[in-house]
Amino acid sequence: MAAIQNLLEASSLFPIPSGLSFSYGTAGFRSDASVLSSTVFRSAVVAALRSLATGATVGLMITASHNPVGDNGVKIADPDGGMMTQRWEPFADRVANAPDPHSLVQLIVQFAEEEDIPLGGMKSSEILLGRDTRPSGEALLEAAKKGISAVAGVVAVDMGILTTPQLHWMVRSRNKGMKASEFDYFSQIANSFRCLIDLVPKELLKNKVEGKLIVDGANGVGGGKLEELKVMLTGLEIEIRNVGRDGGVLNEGVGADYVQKEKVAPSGFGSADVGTRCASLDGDADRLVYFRVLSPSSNTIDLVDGDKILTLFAVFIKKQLSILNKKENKDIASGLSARLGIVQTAYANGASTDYLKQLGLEVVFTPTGVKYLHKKASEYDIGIYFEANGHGTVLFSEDFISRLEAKEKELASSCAGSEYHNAALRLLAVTELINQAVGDALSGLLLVEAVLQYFGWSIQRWSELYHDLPSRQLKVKVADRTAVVTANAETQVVKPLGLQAVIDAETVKHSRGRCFIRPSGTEDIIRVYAEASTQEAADSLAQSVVQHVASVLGSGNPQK
Ligand SMILES: CC(=O)N[C@H]1[C@@H](OP(=O)(O)O)O[C@H](CO)[C@@H](O)[C@@H]1O
Ligand SMILES: [Mg+2]
Repeated sequence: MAAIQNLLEASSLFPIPSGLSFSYGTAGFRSDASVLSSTVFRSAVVAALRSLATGATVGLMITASHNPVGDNGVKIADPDGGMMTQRWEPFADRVANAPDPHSLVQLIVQFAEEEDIPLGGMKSSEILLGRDTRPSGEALLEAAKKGISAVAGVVAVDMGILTTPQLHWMVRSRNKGMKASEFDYFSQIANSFRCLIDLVPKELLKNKVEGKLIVDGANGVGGGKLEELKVMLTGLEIEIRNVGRDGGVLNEGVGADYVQKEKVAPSGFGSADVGTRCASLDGDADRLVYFRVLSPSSNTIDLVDGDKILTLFAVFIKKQLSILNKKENKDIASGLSARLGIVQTAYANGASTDYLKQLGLEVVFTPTGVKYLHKKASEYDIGIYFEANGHGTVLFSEDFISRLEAKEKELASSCAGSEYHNAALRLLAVTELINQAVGDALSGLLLVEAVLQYFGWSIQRWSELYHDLPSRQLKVKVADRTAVVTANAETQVVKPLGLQAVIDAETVKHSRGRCFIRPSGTEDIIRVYAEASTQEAADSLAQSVVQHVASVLGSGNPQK
């Protein structure tokens, strides 16, 4: 059959490097860019099969996010704009590791039969391709195009250099039959931002948030995209640094991952910025953290991380819901019920969880990895999820959006311009602004800015919502990280037996102590996280658990 012959011939142009094995982890395949062309070619074949299987547009993004510039990676976006279904991950692994074209094609034919995927070109579909600014991206994109054209009936649409969330947004929009170009993306978020700014209560305008925002673009794709978006924005002054020109290297001493892990200002920020509201994007602009430089003589910062962004969004949304549901609201027959859920991982600072619970919010935990958080958040009318490292978004159920739209119409006719009507309009604007497919640093940044203006809060006021408990995160190299098995959203060690009891015994020695370990999904290490009422106690708790882990699982030196 011609389709099989095509696949065989095309895949023989991309032999797999010997001695390496690839795994579709939390963030797709990632590796040194020089060994990735077969993986990208084959991932494109998987994406093509996925689009034939679903009869919908699928996305393929070439990026290695916050990893060094010499790395690259590839991940697939499902028709709803989220990550590729976990059910297909083992197949993607087998495809990436098939030793030769014949076994690859055999694997594909068998899978296509099992999943009832038509291979002969009877059906047609499209894949949207995107890549970040990595120099290796161009050649890898060509490999992806070859992979797509090797599958009959599927066409590649090259969307150019994009942030990861832009590509996910486009896939989602395309499948909903909505406009899906980059201009549409920028227009939608710029318009909904303007709408939120126009709805800032007049009496609060006197508290106008002072000064500009300075953004660190990680020398990646996000800085340039923000420059394009900036010209469409009103009501916000932004200065963008580390846009990748002037010799800056992607993710080197810059970016959200660096700022959050090292808790220092990125390169290009210094004494002149003390006190100013600053934000940092990661290399593909799906993570966002804020910070404030504390002193002219050092690069220490007050870090405003994903937990605090989540908290800010939660406080704002809760406020709008409570306005809509005010008892004395005579203008409407009934309020607007909403199940609001907050989703965190065990890495969320305990002070954030306490604060959110004190507000009466429902907080649930999932394992690390946005695919878990996203899924959980989608079970609510409004689900807000964030990893401490700054990846997260706010999801609205279709049912809630249609009830909200109906409520807005009702209020527009009974009491247009009232606080109730404005609260409904604000929530509607948030559903348009915040990316419904994945965490998105650009749309997240605009929502943070709109909410700060709404409350009239400086970054310092925001940061003081609660005080983070001191924490310490360490890594331990062990012989086999899969020896650690966890339960309860990774907070309890089930295997090796007895290790949890040792961790508990260490933890109770410290006031407000909390500690857990888990195998990393992206590195060959065990991560140890500890929290306590003082930095010394958090450090000492983490250190002692590292020692126990090393002695139980084989030696290794703690690494920061
Ligand atoms: C502690 C930490 O930050 N872990 C990160 C990291 O996963 P690990 O499984 O911990 O290596 O990379 C993931 C993908 O980017 C991200 O989702 C996650 O939050
Ligand atoms: Mg990223």
